[in-house]
Amino acid sequence: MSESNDSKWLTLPPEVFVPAKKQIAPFKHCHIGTRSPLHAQALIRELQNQQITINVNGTQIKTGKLYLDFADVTQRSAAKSNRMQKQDPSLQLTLIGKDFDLPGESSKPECTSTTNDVVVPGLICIHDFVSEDEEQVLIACLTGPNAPWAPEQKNFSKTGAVKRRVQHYGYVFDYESADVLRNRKDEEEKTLCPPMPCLPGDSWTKEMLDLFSDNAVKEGSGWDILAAVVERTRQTEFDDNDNEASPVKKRYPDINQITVNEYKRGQGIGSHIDTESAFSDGLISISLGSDCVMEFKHKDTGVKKLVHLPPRSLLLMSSDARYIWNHQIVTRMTDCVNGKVLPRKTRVSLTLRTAITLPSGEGKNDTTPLAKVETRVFPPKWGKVSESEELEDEDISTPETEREHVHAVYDAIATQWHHTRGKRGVLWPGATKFLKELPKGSIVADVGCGDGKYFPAIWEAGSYVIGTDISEPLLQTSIGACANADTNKAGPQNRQVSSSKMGLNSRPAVAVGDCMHIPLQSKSCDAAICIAVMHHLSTSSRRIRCLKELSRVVKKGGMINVQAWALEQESNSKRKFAGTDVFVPFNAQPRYLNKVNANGEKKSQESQNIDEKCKGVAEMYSDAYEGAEYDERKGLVVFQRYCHMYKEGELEDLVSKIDSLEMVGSGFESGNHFVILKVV
Ligand SMILES: O=C(O)CCC(=O)C(=O)O
Ligand SMILES: [Fe+2]
Repeated sequence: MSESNDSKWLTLPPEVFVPAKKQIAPFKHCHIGTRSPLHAQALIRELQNQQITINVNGTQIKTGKLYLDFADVTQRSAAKSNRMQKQDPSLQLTLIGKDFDLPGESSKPECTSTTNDVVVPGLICIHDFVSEDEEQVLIACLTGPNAPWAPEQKNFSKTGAVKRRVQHYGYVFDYESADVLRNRKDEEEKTLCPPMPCLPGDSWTKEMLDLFSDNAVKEGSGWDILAAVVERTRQTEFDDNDNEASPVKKRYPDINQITVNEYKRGQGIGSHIDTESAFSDGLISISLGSDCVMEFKHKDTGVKKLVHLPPRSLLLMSSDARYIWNHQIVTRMTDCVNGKVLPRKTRVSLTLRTAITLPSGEGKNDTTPLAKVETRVFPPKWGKVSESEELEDEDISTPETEREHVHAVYDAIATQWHHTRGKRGVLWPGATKFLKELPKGSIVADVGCGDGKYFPAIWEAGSYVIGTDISEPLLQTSIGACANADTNKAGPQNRQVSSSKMGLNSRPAVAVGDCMHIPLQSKSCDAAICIAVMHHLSTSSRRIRCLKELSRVVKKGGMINVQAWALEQESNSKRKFAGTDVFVPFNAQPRYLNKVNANGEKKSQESQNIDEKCKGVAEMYSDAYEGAEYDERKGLVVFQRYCHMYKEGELEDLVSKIDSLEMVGSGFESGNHFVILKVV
């Protein structure tokens, strides 16, 4: 350790391992053991681009400038670490230092930002093939709750489970046989696969395509954009850089298969050449959401070339690049492009390929494309489409998406939610107007009342409230906060209730309940409100059921106000939704979070403290909640809330399906669509 770095090591004592046979300088790779991911992150911050001296078995070795990279323990390095950890089994190998150079020399991971400098014949990279707007909407739909993630059993390769999530369209790529499943009609579920998204007709000019895509962006219709991107790719004319003398351009009009890969930060794909008998020449990869570096390695000479793929770019691998160079995305958290360290984000890639018929005997080089199986019926589904639409309409069970991305999230964030919402008394004026116009003495059901932010307004209007919500922790905040907050004149205006209206109301009647089964008797209420609830319901059958339940609990002639988030936001709104079904992040401060262990159970303060020392907050929450991630830079836990954004007229359409409801009014306010209904 050099003198100047001593203090760093004192606070963050890593242990450095160099494979035994390489314990003489110079060495290129070495693993640094750290005790937690947070240590690893801190080490990267402290030591990136620094030179250090390492003590290897008593020998001091000075490194060149480090390029440090935080990586998951891969199977190989785990095995290696087991061998090396014999001296200290508690060590975790989480850091990989790359490109240790000769002492004094700086490390320059080779990477080119354009493929022009890379001599891999047949490789072409087109920047900005997809626009930023298209990218946003595409990602929202491809990673959103309606995307057809391939069932798990299809994601096993010979070497184990494929960690990244994948979707296939057109034909399934089976990782176990490394082949495309050609028999789409096979009754076996394995081959059933969503068709390729496509545009109607076959006379799309570039202008028409751009216009179509612009509209799809405005409508948040990611599936239409996917169809437009497929068509744009099929029409693209690529230079034949393999044959410079030839002015001939190459096109891939028969593309009939897409694989969507979702790489979380740190994930990659092993070195491979796509199965030659499965796909013809011309593999296309479109990158969304993140930069990444793809490594190409010549299968005979072992020569490596690193290619930077910026987000929104298209990469074509044809001829040599397709057949004699392996490609790979190394598992790591950052890439280094021309000396600049680029942290990886979640990357979604679209691999567009032409699946071919099986080479039959003689015709070994047969590259006849399989039939294009295309549809405009989206969102696409895996498996057999239910024969009875009606049956499907009746299914109101809670989908996994809502369980994980609505219910679990609100349970976890209840305290902070109340602090920043109900306590501040931010109410929609339309809803308070609705409440004021009800006859005095009305019993109002507040369905999905959350932290009870409308309770004071209901009392102040001279009515009584019964609140129901599926989140018990949220309901707890509604009870606990009412009595004092509402007599406290220092609080926000919307939370004040005149003493004449208080009475027993200082403790509201609340019940834990699902809006699919409101825990109230039929016709027991004079009116109901259901605010910011329906945008968390992920199927139309559940949305209809919610409206039916509202109409059931309200007496004939009673009024209902329903509000839900709108896809169309005002131009000055800080909210902009990329699609109709999206995840909306909620940044939670760890100090407010209801502490949990990995099974989602609450913990005692004492055991919690011990745990927190051993395990980062990040890990605790990502174990307990699907989809929660720790943002180390901001010190926040980011939850993803599922939301369905309503298009103009959509609420009205749902209401028209229910005979007992009459539309009295509708409109838009503060980013929400609302309807006023009368029970008839
Ligand atoms: O993610 C990428 O860009 C490449 C994916 C790939 O190589 C494959 O799916 O075969
Ligand atoms: Fe590939």
